[in-house]
Amino acid sequence: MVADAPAGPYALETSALNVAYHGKRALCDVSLKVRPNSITAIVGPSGCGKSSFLTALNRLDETVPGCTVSGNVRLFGTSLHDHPMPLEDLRRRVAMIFQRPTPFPLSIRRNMEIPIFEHFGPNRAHCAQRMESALEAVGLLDEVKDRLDCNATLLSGGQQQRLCLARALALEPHILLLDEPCSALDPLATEKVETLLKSLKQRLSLMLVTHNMAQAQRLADDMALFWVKNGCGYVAEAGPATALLHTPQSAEGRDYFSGRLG
Ligand SMILES: Nc1ncnc2c1ncn2[C@@H]1O[C@H](COP(=O)(O)OP(=O)(O)OP(=O)(O)O)[C@@H](O)[C@H]1O
Repeated sequence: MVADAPAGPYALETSALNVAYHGKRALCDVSLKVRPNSITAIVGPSGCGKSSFLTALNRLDETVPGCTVSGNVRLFGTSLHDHPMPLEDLRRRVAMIFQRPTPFPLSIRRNMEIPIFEHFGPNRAHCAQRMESALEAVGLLDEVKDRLDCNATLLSGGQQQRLCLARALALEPHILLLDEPCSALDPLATEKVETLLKSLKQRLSLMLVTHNMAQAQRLADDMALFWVKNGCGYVAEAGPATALLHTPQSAEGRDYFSGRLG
């Protein structure tokens, strides 16, 4: 856990979270708890609201036309409803990584410098140190140290995704939201990212949306199975990953994990 993460029983907790698009509910009453220093896999069939859930957690929904969110989110015990924090502060603490890598079409160095300067001020020595340690953490430093001024879009897909992870990590997030982060990567790049995600548990909590059950099994400590009924997504079952995978208690879990539905 990072130094300025306040102590609390859960890294993140949602209560009765609802998401609607143009007044039509897409996600209903999601109450979930995420343990510190854990990986929680969010799984479920297409359209059950997994991405909508993640975007509600760092208020990315505010950029989506017609999207409304209600309910509460607690970050290390502090209610974001009762104690709203500036958006940029929230996004630093609750960072998000997408399916397709999203480097800025600028140099590798600028990709790292822009957010670091923005959050910590324009101190070049501090920035260089922070950039180096984040690139090192994602195993990219040796691969890019001689071409920091090359355009980031020239990196391979896997390297771009690790650069995006380094860019987020440089700001010391407490929670990392990952929306199918490996689905655009080949198996070798996927293995590198998975190894990295496992190692990141020492410093933060991760929430990973994945359709890949083998990946969920490899990475997840906890799991939440989302489902959809009458157009509204909900949590069918949540708990330790091994319990859900091997002895699901819900009808949805039995159908999904046996491969019969979803
Ligand atoms: N911007 C939007 N406008 C209107 N409806 C939306 C929007 N985004 C998502 N939805 C609807 O909300 C529901 C949940 O979508 P969401 O993308 O969160 O599901 P998902 O579980 O992440 O799906 P997938 O696994 O296919 O990515 C779907 O019915 C979807 O059509």
